[in-house]
Amino acid sequence: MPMPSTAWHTLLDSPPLWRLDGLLGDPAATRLLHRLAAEIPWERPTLRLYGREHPIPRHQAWMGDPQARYRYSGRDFSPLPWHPALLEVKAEIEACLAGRGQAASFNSVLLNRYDDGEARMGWHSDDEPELGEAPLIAALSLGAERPLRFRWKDRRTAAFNAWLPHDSLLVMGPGCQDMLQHALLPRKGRNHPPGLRLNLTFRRIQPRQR
Ligand SMILES: O=C(O)CCC(=O)C(=O)O
Ligand SMILES: [Fe+2]
Repeated sequence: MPMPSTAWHTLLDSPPLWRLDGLLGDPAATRLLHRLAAEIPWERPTLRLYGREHPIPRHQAWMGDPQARYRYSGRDFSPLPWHPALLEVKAEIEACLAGRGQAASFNSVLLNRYDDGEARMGWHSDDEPELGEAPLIAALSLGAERPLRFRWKDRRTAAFNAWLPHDSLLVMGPGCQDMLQHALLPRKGRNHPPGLRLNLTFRRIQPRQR
C-alpha cells in the first residue's frame, strides 16, 4: 500500500491549532466512516435544561481505557471498551504527532455523529478538569465537510471557521481551550445540505485521585 500523502496546515500559531489532511488515506478513511456508523452503539443522551429534558442534537459514544472516567453534570461516566478500529486510529494519530515533535498518548475518544445539517454542537471549550491544565486534543473528521467555528473568549479578534474535510485531523494544542470556544453550527445549505459526518476527538483523561 502506498503511504497516504499528508500535509500539515497551521491555522493558528499561538495557541497551536493545526490541521493535517489525509490522515488515513482513502479508501481506508471511507471504509472506517461506514464501519463506525454501523458498528458503534450510538446514543442520544438527554440533557436537562431549565427543568426539561432535551435529547442532544447529534448522536455520540464514549470509548476508552477503563480508568478514563469523568464527571459531568454531577454524574460519573465510564467509557465503553475500545472498538478495535479506533485503537488503530489512535496509534496512527500518536505516530503522526510524534513525527511533528508532539508527544501524545490518548486514553479515550468521544465520537460524535452528525446525520445532517440540523445535527450540531453548541459553543463550548473542552476544559473539564479531568483533561488537565493544558490539554492536547486531536479530532479526526470523516464524511461531510463542515466548518468548526472558533471564537476568542476575549472577543478581541474575529471569529473564524476551520473547515474540516473528510479524513482531516484537527489538533487543538495547549491554550486552545483556555482562549477559544468552538461550535459545530447547524447548516441549512438548501442546495447542498451536509450529509453524514463523524468526528472522533481523542483525549487524555487524568484518572481521578480518590
Ligand atoms: O464535531 C466536531 O468537529 C467538534 C466536536 C467537539 O468539539 C467535541 O467533541 O468536543
Ligand atoms: Fe469540543
